[in-house]
Amino acid sequence: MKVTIVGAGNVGATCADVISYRGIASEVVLLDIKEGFAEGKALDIMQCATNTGFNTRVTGVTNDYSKTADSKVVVITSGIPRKPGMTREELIGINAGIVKTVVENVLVYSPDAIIVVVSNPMDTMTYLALKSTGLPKNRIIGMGGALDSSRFRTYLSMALGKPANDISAMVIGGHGDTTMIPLTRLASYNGIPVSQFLSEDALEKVAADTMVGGATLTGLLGTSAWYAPGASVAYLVDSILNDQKKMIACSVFVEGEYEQNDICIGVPCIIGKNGVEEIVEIELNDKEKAVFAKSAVAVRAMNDALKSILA
Ligand SMILES: NC(=O)c1ccc[n+]([C@@H]2O[C@H](COP(=O)([O-])OP(=O)(O)OC[C@H]3O[C@@H](n4cnc5c(N)ncnc54)[C@H](O)[C@@H]3O)[C@@H](O)[C@H]2O)c1
Ligand SMILES: O=C(O)C[C@H](O)C(=O)O
Repeated sequence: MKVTIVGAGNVGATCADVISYRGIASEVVLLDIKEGFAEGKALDIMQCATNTGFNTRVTGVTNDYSKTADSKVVVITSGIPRKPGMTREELIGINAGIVKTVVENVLVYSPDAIIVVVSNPMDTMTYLALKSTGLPKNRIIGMGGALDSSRFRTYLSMALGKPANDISAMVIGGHGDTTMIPLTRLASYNGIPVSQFLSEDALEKVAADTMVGGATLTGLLGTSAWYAPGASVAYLVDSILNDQKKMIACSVFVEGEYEQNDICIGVPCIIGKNGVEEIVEIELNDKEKAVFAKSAVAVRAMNDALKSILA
């Protein structure tokens, strides 16, 4: 099955790399506006095939959407990343125009595609993609929660001194430094609540580190992260293409779920061949409900900035 990734930069190319070496798709097309850039990234990835043993065909194109025709999934990573000291929200001015144009172009050649939005501010860009195209809500998925949850599990594993794959934990809410919600109460080490092993202070530190996980990496790298983001997108694409029905926190359009309406925000979703197949409503306690409501207010406020673009 064919996957297109728009934006062959750090995240897009990493995602193509993971999708190919894990054999998730039979074909990956990378598209970028920078002349020759996607072609170069695709060729470099293809030259790994004999060493890592994959058979996925990876090609690159410069802004030629006809080559993306009939993609089952299209991932949008085009746009600028933040620099140290910036918030994701500050990217809206440039990225909104890019995302809107890209989604329109993609749908000309792949009218049935499931769209995975990565560009930041991701919840706002997901809402923009949904509202500007009128696509059914199951086909527009924002990737953020998969990444934030993997960071949460990593920080928990470091605090516990145990492998991350033995830890189950999820982050919901907005994909922002102050809007994401690590669900500490529900996190477990092989089914045992992590609160049995870690103090309240230690758990608070893990949650705080998770929330600024992207900012920490941006400070260290000078631009935002790409290995875990690319791998998180590939994980999501795998669940769609191979109909795995994994539960993944994704930014999706809510209509009453978690007492919210008319925003895209991170909630646990069952992801399969139809995209978002179900939103899972977990029972939050009063404190978690209040934090979710606050996160939703911030996410909704960002959507207001789109009004002129959507008009
Ligand atoms: N949702 C998440 O969890 C998450 C994680 C990491 C990064 N991001 C976001 O993803 C985006 C990309 O990050 P990156 O590190 O890969 O940046 P990058 O600068 O390395 O790559 C972006 C690429 O997009 C291309 N591009 C720009 N406009 C385009 C257009 N109109 N059509 C096609 N391609 C175009 C650029 O030429 C560039 O190659 C940023 O907005 C970043 O904030 C989101
Ligand atoms: O932090 C960023 O700006 C990029 C991305 O959203 C991330 O969480 O890594």
